[in-house]
Amino acid sequence: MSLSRLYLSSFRNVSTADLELVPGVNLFCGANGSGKTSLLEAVHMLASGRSFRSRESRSVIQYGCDRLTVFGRLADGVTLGVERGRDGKGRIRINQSPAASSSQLAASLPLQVINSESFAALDGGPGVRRQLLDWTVFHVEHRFAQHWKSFQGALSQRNALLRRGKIEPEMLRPWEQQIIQSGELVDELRRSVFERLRVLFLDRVGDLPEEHFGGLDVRLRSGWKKGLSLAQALEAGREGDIAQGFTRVGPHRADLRFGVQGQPAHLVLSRGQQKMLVCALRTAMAHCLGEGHKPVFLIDDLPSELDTDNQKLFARWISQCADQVLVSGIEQEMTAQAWRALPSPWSDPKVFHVEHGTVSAL
Ligand SMILES: Nc1ncnc2c1ncn2[C@@H]1O[C@H](COP(=O)(O)OP(=O)(O)OP(=O)(O)O)[C@@H](O)[C@H]1O
Repeated sequence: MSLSRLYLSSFRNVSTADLELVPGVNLFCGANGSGKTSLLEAVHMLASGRSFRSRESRSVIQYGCDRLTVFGRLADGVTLGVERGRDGKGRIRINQSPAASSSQLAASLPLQVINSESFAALDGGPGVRRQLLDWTVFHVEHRFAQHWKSFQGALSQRNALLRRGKIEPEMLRPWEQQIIQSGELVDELRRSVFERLRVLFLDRVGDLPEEHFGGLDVRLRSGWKKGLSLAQALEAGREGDIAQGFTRVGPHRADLRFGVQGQPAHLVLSRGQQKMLVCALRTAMAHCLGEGHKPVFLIDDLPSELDTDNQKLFARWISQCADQVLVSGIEQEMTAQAWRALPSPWSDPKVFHVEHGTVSAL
């Protein structure tokens, strides 16, 4: 999967840009505040309907403008379009027809992002890691979205009843049936994808120095006590749930745990080592999608935190699991050097210079 054209207007400091992108590496270079990250952010909006920096699309719309537009054409000819207005209204189009939901964008343009927020995969809450796993499951197992939606629907009904307090357990039962049925399926799909993801992830970790990463492992926690079925866990927790007013067990509490020598990875690894671990995870996730569905990578400021060898290793991992990467960096040569030793087309980046929101291909 790759983007051949990216058009944006009124997107932060970029008034308009119309770019021909290449498979392989697209480098966006320029000074602080020139608009490099905004270009990556626009691609993210194209693939998800939202920004990776702000929940509020109003802050992304250029000052003094009413709406932003992002349009993209994929290499296979599919077109995607997103519009967001200051009035909160928006439009999503795929092949010029209105799309029902932003998940259709995600299915058309799978995306992986590496930026300063990426450390949250290790030091953030479980929700961040669940999202990463679910991104993979969503793209690999097409039944997942439907089971997850059904689970979430039943969960929010059960929680609404629990919040009311003073309820009879009988009132919860119909929603519990649905929670159990779809929740077990969600867990099953997550487990099967996780097994493959773990192998691919540890494969990459094997490229990292044994002395620091030798004892590393990742485990999936289902969100309820090991050895119990979801039905048994719900039963055991019902009284406590009624007292607390929410459902405390289930796949909505699942987590991935990264450990090194029995310690949480983020408490023992350096910043650069943590970043490489996240890169290993994200390239392993990309690998799970397989040929024909490879994601596009967005890397905001590749050189930050990584030494030259690690930048090269990450570039190699990407070349093995993606068709295209959009990379930002302040200095052109520093950002380009990681790709030079790779085979074509990776060795020959297309460079764009970004200055005060104006983008020009060099
Ligand atoms: N809604 C907006 N309208 C106009 N300009 C905006 C808006 N939001 C942010 N900006 C400006 O747009 C620019 C966005 O810069 P961006 O974050 O893309 O820079 P960058 O090139 O990635 O910089 P850095 O190297 O510092 O990360 C900044 O100069 C910012 O002040």
